[in-house]
Amino acid sequence: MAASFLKPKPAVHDLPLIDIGDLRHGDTARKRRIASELGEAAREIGFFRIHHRGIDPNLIEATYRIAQQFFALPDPAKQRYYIGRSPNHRGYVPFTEKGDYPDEVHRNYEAFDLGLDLPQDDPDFLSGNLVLGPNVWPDLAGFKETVSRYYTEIAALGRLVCGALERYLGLPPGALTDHMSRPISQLRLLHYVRTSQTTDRKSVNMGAHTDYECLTLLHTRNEGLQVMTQDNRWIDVPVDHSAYVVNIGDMLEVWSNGILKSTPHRVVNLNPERFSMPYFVAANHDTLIRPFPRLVRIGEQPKYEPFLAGAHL
Ligand SMILES: O=C(O)CCC(=O)C(=O)O
Ligand SMILES: [Fe+2]
Repeated sequence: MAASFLKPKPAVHDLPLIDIGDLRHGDTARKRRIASELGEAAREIGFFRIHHRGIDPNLIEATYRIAQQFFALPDPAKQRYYIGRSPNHRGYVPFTEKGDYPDEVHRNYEAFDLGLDLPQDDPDFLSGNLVLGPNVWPDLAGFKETVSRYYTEIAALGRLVCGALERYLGLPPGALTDHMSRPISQLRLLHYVRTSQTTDRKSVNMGAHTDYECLTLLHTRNEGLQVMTQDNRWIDVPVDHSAYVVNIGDMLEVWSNGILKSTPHRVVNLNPERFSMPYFVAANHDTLIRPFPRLVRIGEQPKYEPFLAGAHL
């Protein structure tokens, strides 16, 4: 039996940084090479970084700025947009919201969640599919315009990376992305705080978890994100404003029959304030996520039970 300690240990500098610039316009050989780099990183670690050529850094900055303005509002103003009143998980998540993860010793973040912005009279929304439908928009000049623009850009980047992973997995074009026409993908604006009284350096601000969706494209301006290695060590993800941190989520692990790995991560924030913006690339609400038959070896059973993409909402 191969001893697990003989496996190479991913270290900080081992989180690959992949330039996906040619994924849109490069020739086929170049696109194939990038897809293979992304796929190998997704298979071995489940975490990698990409240079986000294509998204205007000013737009990223403007999105942080407007998020910061929102989080700086007095509590009663933010509570007007409380997510608990939204039928489709949109709006403000206060500091007091109960955390899902057991090791969240000092859960001290607030968030604003939004998704595909469909009108009130959208037929799916009207017929009771409450996950679809309109966003909650704060009454804050520039918020809707800026954040909508960012959502559109990041959603396109998500599709691009998914398309490359289709290629890596040897699936026909559209095998994943055709199930993302009205996805339940969410953008989360996150604001962590740490008071000077919090001296416990071990405090975990967002507990260990895997992401539920296909993949996550995260931009952050502050350190704090940690990834678990195969030998159960936490390593820090470096901060690089020109890069997105990408990780595979549970949906894609199942869809790929375990070839791509959904890896645990957590946030230990040591700064007075920390901002990040994960975008969770998901499938459509009604997509049945089950291992693609061509990714199951002949004579073997699929490694996962099927589930509906929208089931956990
Ligand atoms: O804030 C971060 O860096 C990570 C956030 C995260 O993992 C999540 O929201 O699922
Ligand atoms: Fe996460």
